[in-house]
Amino acid sequence: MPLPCGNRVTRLPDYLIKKGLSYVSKHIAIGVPFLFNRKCHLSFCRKVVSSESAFHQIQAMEVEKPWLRSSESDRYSKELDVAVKVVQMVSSLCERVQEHLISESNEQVKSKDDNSPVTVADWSVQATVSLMLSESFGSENVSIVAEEDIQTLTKSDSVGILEAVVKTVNECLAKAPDFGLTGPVRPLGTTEVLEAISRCNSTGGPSGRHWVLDPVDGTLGFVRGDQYAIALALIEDGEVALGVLGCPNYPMNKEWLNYHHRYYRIMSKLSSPTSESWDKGCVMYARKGSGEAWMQPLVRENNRLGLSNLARTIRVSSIDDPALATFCEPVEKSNSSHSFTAGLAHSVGLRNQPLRVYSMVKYATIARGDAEIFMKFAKAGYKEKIWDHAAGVVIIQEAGGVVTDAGGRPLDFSQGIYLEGLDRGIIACSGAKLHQKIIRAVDASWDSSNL
Ligand SMILES: Nc1ncnc2c1ncn2[C@@H]1O[C@H](COP(=O)(O)OS(=O)(=O)O)[C@@H](OP(=O)(O)O)[C@H]1O
Ligand SMILES: [Mg+2]
Ligand SMILES: [Mg+2]
Ligand SMILES: [Mg+2]
Repeated sequence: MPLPCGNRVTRLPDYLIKKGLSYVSKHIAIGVPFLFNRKCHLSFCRKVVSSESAFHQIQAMEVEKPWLRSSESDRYSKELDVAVKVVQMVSSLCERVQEHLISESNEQVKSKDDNSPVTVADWSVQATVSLMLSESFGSENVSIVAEEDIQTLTKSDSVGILEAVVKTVNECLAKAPDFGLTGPVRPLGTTEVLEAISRCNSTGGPSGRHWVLDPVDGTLGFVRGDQYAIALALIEDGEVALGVLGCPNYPMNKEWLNYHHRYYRIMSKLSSPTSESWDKGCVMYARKGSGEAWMQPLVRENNRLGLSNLARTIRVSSIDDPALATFCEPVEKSNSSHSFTAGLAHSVGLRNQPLRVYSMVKYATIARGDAEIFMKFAKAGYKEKIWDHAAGVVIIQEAGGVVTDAGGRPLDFSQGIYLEGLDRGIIACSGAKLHQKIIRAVDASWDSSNL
C-alpha cells in the first residue's frame, strides 16, 4: 500500500471543493474502501482540495476509515501513514541543515561525552518527531526510545546551538501542512523543545508499544556531506511492527549512487536540478507481515508531483552467486572490522569491492537490491542499540531478505535499548543461500580473529 507523503494545497473554485468532498463522503458512506485505489484517491485530493481546512477534513476522514482497523492486514496503517509523513518532514529539515553545514560552518556540530558527533539536525529531528507523534497519537500514549538527550545541549557553551535547534524545529513545524500533518498553532519556546527531546527517554522493553528513533543515523556521514538516514520504527511487544527510513542522499535511481557526494554539491551549484531529473532522496517503509516494502521520493519544496503515484515496491536482489554479489559495511573500521569481513568475503568467494556506506542506508541498499550482503562486526564490548537497526531490519525482511546475528538468530528488540544477546555481529542478506554461506564462514574463522 503506497502512502502519501505530502500535499501542496492549490486554490480552486468552491464548487469543485464541494464536489470533491461529496465524492469522498459518498465513498465513505457506501463503504467503498477507496484505500484499494489510494493512489487515485490522493491525486484526487490534490486536485480538489483548495484550502487547508478542506484538506484537513479529508485527512480526518482518512484517519477514521473503519476498515483500516478491521483487518489484520491493515494493522498499523495509521501509524505507518503518520510515520512516513513525519520522516518526510524531518528529511527536509536535515537537507536544509546539511546544506548549511557544508556551505557555512561547523558551529552546528558538537561532541557528546563519548566523543561522537551530534548536530543541530539530530536534536531538531528528535524534537520534531516527538512533537508530531504526540500530536497524532496523544502524548500519554506515546513512548519513544531515541538516541539523543539534552545533556550536551544544555551546557553553558551550547546556547548558540540551542537557539539554532529551536529555530530549526519551528521552521520545520510551520511546514507540517505541506506534508499532510498538523503542527502547533504557535511557535514553540526553548522549554517546550527541550521537553520534546527529553520525552524520548523510554527504555522500551518486552511489552507495549514503543517508537524507536535514530534522528540522524550516520551523523559522521551527515557532517561530511555524505549518506545518512532518519530511522523511525514501532516496536510492539518486542517485535518490530513497522519501519521507515528517510534517506535524503540516496537517489531513487541507483545510477546516481555512482557519483560521489561532492558531485552533488558541484551539480547543485552549477545548475539547480529539479527533483524529477535529480531524484536525490527517498523514503522506504514496511509493515511487518505485509510481504511488501515501499519506496517513494523525498518531498521537496519545489516538488509538486503526485508523489504517492511515484511510490513503488522494492525487492531484494535475486543474485545468489557470491561471485556476483556485493557486500556493504560501515565506512569507519572502528565501527566494524574491515579486515574480518575482507577475510569472510575471500572465503565465501565475493569478488566485488565492498560498498562502504554511512548509516542505515546500508539496510536500504539490501532492501532495494543494490547490494546483497550487509555485515557489521563491532569491537568486543560494544553493544548495538535498537535504534540503529529496527527500521532497517523490518524493511529488509518485508522486501524478501534475511537479517540475523552471526549465530543465525533473529535480532532481539525486546530487551530495552540494546540488542541484548547479540551473537558476534549482524548479517543481512538478500536470500537464505548467501546468508548460510556467510554464517558458515564466520564460524570457520571466528576463533582465529581478534574480535
Ligand atoms: N564503537 C562503535 N562500534 C560500532 N558502532 C558504533 C560505535 N560507535 C558508534 N556506533 C554506532 O554506529 C552508528 C553508525 O554506524 P555506521 O554503520 O553508519 O558506521 S559508519 O559511520 O559507516 O562507520 C552510529 O549511529 P549514529 O550515532 O546515529 O551515527 C552509532 O550508533
Ligand atoms: Mg545511529
Ligand atoms: Mg544518530
Ligand atoms: Mg550518534
